[in-house]
Amino acid sequence: MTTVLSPDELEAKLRGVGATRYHNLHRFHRALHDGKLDRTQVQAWALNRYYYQAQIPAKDATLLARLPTPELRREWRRRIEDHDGSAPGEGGVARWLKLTDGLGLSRDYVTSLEGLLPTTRFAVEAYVHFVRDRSILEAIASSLTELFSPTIISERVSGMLRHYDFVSEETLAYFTPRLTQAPRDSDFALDYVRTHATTAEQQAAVVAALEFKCNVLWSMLDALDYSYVLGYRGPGVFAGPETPGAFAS
Ligand SMILES: O=C(O)c1cc(C(=O)O)c2c(n1)C(=O)C(=O)c1cc(C(=O)O)[nH]c1-2
Repeated sequence: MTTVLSPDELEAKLRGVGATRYHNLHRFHRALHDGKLDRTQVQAWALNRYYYQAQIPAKDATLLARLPTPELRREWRRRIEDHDGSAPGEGGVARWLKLTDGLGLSRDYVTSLEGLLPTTRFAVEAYVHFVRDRSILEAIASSLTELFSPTIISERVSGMLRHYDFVSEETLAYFTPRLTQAPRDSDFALDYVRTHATTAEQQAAVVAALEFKCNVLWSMLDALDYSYVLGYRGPGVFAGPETPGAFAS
């Protein structure tokens, strides 16, 4: 017989998923933060991660359309504003492009998605489709990786500034607002999940949703590691200095 967990037990289980599966544990992130990567490898990370950032407001918009109350829609609308801003040049996606600018990549090349790894595209699309197709509870639970992101962001910013002379505080400015936005967003999502996942089936579904999302993030790093650290790069993807059109002149 499956037992129903208390809200605290459910939260502990969700935090356990983060402790064992979040992408801070991936060896590519450890290499990134410890200064073990070269400029091309850091560029490949920022270029591929751009697609994740760019699709986050699209996934939030698919959920927004299904939310039943003004309170929930207001909460989710704010996430879209955080990413898209309210004017050109504002918001998280624009700030991510400052990071790719700072690494010398051409904006046209980054936003064309031409050099993206196929796995990045599949993983990000899987996340958008999951949020579109699953229950509201599972969709909200899948955002709970953000419970664990402030720690990795702090490690990343201090590690990258210490180790890479081609990275500056200004180019990493994307991450500063995330340190307050992510806890605010994940507190709301956690409270929603604690309140609404009341049956054993719902609780199993929210844990599975968080595991799924950890797999999305993990597989993106697997692909970067395979292609740019182990060197098994497939055709057509970003190939460092010899990539036509990849660099700002
Ligand atoms: O830097 C990171 O490691 C990291 C992780 C995550 C995450 O855990 O999904 C997000 C972000 N950053 C982020 O910047 C962001 O805007 C974001 C939105 C979401 C989401 O699922 O809605 N996750 C994340």
